[in-house]
Amino acid sequence: MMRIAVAQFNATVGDLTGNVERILKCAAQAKARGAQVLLTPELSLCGYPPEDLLLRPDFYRACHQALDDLASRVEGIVLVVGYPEESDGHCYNAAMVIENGQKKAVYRKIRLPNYEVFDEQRYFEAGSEACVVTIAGVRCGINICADIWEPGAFELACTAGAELMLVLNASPCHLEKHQQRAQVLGERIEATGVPAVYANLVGGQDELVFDGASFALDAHKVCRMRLPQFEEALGIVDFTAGNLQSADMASELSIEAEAYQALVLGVRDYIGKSGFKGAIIGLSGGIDSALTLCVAVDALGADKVRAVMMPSPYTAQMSLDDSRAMIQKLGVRYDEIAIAPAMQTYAAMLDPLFAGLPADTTEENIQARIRGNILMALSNKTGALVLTTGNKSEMAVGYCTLYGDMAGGFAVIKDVYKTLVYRLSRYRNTLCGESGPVIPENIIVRPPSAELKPDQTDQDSLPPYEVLDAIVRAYMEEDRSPREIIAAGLPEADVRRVVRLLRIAEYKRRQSPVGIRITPRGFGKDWRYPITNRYQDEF
Ligand SMILES: Nc1ncnc2c1ncn2[C@@H]1O[C@H](COP(=O)(O)OP(=O)(O)OC[C@H]2O[C@@H]([n+]3cccc(C(=O)O)c3)[C@H](O)[C@@H]2O)[C@@H](O)[C@H]1O
Ligand SMILES: Nc1ncnc2c1ncn2[C@@H]1O[C@H](COP(=O)(O)OP(=O)(O)OP(=O)(O)O)[C@@H](O)[C@H]1O
Ligand SMILES: NC(=O)CC[C@H](N)C(=O)O
Repeated sequence: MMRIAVAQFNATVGDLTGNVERILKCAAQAKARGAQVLLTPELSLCGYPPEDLLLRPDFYRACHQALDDLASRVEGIVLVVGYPEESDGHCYNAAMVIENGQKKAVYRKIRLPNYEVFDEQRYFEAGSEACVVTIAGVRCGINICADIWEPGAFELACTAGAELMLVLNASPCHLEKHQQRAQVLGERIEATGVPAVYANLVGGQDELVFDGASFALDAHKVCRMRLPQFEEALGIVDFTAGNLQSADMASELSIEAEAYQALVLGVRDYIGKSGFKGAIIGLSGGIDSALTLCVAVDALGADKVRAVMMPSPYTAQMSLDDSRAMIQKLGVRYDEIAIAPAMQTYAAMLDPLFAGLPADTTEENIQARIRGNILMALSNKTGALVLTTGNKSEMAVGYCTLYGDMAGGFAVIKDVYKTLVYRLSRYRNTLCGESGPVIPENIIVRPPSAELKPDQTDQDSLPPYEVLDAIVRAYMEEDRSPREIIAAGLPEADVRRVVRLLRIAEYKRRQSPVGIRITPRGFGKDWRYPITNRYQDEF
């Protein structure tokens, strides 16, 4: 029998010393539980993705030093560790097998992903050889992440004699991605009859959230181990006579729980790993800032979060009441700062220049910019980061103000459609138990409004959110043309309007803060449209 420990841990990009200590801690725990081998995630030594750090020769030197340090300190267990390898000017995404302080074998990733959020061909050359290494009498093949997503590398190792595959991964989550991972790994197992253990990274890194959910599939594709999502864990799986066994079987999350926990971990790690003292949120009495506030409190604790309500003459009393009710439940610091004096001052200053011109979105945007200014001043003074509250539906159609409500450091729900914002708000309220819902029902049921002019609602200028979200998803995530979207049954006038707005808002999105990706395509690294663009869509 061979006992394998799976280290699903939260590496920080560039924190080589910290990551070495984290791996050594996992190795000590694994040894204590009788494991002969510890499998870590892809590039676990340096964190993933290191992006253009990988263009620096000194980064490779530091990684190699950290690897030597790790190798000299780990004992009594075989370690499989992911690291960036430089050899005679050639760079690889590699995994090293270390036994008794010695480098026993190296595997170089064969399939380098260059799609979605991945740019590995910018940095690495592809390996070409299988790596099969005998550990505790078992012939183990090594693969790294994208290797398993197509036929080739997995089968190569099996042909070279592997009877068990160890797979190192840095697979960021989008909703239900773990099912896709099990599907593709299942295809490799179907073709070879060789079982596999899959170790995934956990933690937030800029726009990406790695969800862990490491797992093992036996030779019949039956899941024998599943670790939880969004938390560190050390899994133990035994390999005996071709079979896998484990007591670690985490239950699966609902879509709402998965999305919510991804947001919480994304915020916690962005703020924590970047060293901010806390978070500041403009609380409007609307659902977007209400949900963002809940996420921030769950990520950081109420003592690290403050909410600021900045009423204008257009703010409904209900917005103030709902904001106050909410913060009483959450226990965060709360301040109210009326912005009417600043609005009047701006109006007086601009009056000579605007004389004779009608009021329009200019005045509305000034309100949003006054609020953005106040929040940024609080950030400067306190060292806390401003979290912005725009959702994916709004980011798609540019329904947000540059340097106004877009001012801030991290966009928590940037990849959450408005329809999902509602579901997540209801979901968060179900977690409240006897104390009753945190987000007042009124916030959930009232029609969304920017409250930038009298009696304004979002639906005055946009189609219903169900329709808007369906159009955006089809155009933006699925690359459907407007003609195809209309043929699928969505109203032509809405499709024309939404696609036009989506196209002209590119400049705005390019200036928006980075934010958490939870769908197969977010407005981040995997959306790179030209801003200056005369392409005519197919209608
Ligand atoms: N191609 C381009 N490249 C670079 N910059 C470009 C540009 N096109 C315009 N611009 C600049 O951008 C400006 C227009 O953008 P911006 O100033 O943001 O203003 P704009 O998009 O005109 O107005 C903001 C919109 O967002 C809505 N809003 C605001 C706040 C909150 C909410 C909400 O419910 O959450 C909704 C509001 O009702 C309005 O429809 C132009 O005046 C110009 O300076
Ligand atoms: N009165 C206000 N006090 C504090 N912040 C505000 C206020 N009004 C707007 N904001 C900030 O600007 C963001 C955009 O608000 P707005 O009401 O225009 O649109 P929204 O997308 O409907 O958001 P929400 O659902 O949170 O109201 C809010 O989420 C909030 O962070
Ligand atoms: N790091 C990788 O190679 C990731 C590739 C793969 N498609 C995934 O998302 O899991």
